[in-house]
Amino acid sequence: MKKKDIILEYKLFKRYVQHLQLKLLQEESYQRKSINVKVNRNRYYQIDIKVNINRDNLPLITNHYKSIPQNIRLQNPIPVLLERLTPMSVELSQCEETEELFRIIQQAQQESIDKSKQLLRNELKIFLDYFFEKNKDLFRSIKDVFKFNEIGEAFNVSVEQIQLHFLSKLQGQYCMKSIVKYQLVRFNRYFCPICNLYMCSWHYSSKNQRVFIESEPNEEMIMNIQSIDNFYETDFKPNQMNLKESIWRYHMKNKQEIDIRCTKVERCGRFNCNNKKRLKKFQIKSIEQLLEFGFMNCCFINQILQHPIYKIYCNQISSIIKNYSNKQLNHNNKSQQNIMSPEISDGFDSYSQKLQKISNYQQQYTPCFHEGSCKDADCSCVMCPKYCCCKGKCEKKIKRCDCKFCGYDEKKHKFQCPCFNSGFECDPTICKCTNCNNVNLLMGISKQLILGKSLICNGLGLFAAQHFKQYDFIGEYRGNYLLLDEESFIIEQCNMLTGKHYLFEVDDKWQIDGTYYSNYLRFINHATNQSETANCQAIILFSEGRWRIGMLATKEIEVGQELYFDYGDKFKTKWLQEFNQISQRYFQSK
Ligand SMILES: C[S@@+](CC[C@H](N)C(=O)[O-])C[C@H]1O[C@@H](n2cnc3c(N)ncnc32)[C@H](O)[C@@H]1O
Repeated sequence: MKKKDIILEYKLFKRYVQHLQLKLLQEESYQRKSINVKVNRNRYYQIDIKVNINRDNLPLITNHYKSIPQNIRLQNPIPVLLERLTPMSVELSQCEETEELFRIIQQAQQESIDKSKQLLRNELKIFLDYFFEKNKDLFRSIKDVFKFNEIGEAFNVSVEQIQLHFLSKLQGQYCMKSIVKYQLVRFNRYFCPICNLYMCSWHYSSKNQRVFIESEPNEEMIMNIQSIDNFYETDFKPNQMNLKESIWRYHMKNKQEIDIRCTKVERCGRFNCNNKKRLKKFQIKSIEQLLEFGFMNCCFINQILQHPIYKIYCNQISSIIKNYSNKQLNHNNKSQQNIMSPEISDGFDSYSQKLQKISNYQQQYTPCFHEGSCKDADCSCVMCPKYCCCKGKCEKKIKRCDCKFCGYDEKKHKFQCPCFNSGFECDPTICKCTNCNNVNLLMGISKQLILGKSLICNGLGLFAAQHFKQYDFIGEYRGNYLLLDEESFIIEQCNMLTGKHYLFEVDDKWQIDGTYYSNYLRFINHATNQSETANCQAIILFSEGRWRIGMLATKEIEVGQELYFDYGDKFKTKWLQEFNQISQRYFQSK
């Protein structure tokens, strides 16, 4: 028999097999069927065709060749999927090869590839499974996975379809990465990206809060995952203080809602579903993290962990809540009791009073969280620090440094670090600098200082207890953040009584008040820069989500020398002259 005939016969046989496969698929209940095909013409062919269900509940056909023509062998050891891609992909062996034969084979291959592509359009998922399985080592990062325009073009499917499919298929770290990012987007809708506080109006204006708490996720979000590069990553754990506050706010805010929606954890009006599917490990871990927070409401947890592919239902969450160790539950219940009934536990303000108070405060910096890119949304940020949740490539995103040394370059007489020069402390989570001297506020660095009687005025003053080099960082001027409003006016009035003022203006809107909560640096007295007595300088740097004040030595300072910095024109005119007169009068009258 000629080789040409063998190939043609095999081609016929394949067509027959395909016909049978199609028949099987068309049957309504194709689940786990198998047929045995025997063809005996010039040669004897035997094949078992089995239909199984794959992970996505799709029919997966496997052909088990019991007799493969002697001189025809399949190119790939994974026959099933290769077959689907190139059913006629055959190789000749032990045969005489002629040009004509090659032409026929190539033609047959091309035809079968075209046919396969046609088939694959309908069975994209199976192909993608195979493709992913084969190439998964190549997918180093989630971004690489999304470079599948070529597949899209070849198979006439949208890239989104492929993305969605891969997202459901991604395993291990790739999968976790995308899921964690997705959850963080949701998490940031409810919790402040700076302080992790539920409904934080200190960092997020109440307008933002309402918008983002009410809006539900849409399919678009999942498609945008790869573009959300820069938002703040947190391990979901707030500090203890914020945790208590969060739970309290959450329960106060959602009291009514909880009553309506989830009176018992196992019953839920909104996500009522009897899905018995087991959750994935990372889902369970995320639920447990939220339980640790103290959020026992399955609807709430559900809202945070919702995912278009990794579906999660209240009944699944509730079963985990039930299994959550009794010890944990008791602990959380106890803390919730305290938080839930502030009226009984102490003299807390009522919720509305408290919220009112909070909404009177504004942070100097509010992370942006708007729809669309910063450019499109006309975002008000001058620059977007890492806490901003900008989508896509943000032109305003703060660029971080990769200096070899961040600090004062004594040879060039200037600060080299671009972060410092643009008013930012380096952020070790983003900057790539090696020897960083621009993280003093973050590290809480403070030189050794002594409080003593001032040499310049009647009150106290601050003295060096160690030798300072020029441009050494002395410490942070700490205090409460105040808006230049009524409250700072009242503090000013109080200060007038003593004649001592501890308000430090950060900008035309904000002050840091060292009257009540502060450190030794509030005792540094004033001296003008012109008088050359001043040996320190205040610098305002953005660090950890807010503008903070640091103090630098502008000269070498010996042990025992008093520290002075220039309070600025306002102090000289308004504070020193006018206010000191008033205070003097006040004390004289006593
Ligand atoms: C931030 S406090 C400094 C510590 C203050 N000396 C104390 O005993 O608490 C600022 C106040 O110190 C006083 N003060 C600071 N520098 C002064 C100066 N050069 N001359 C007079 N009084 C000064 C003023 O009363 C001012 O309101």
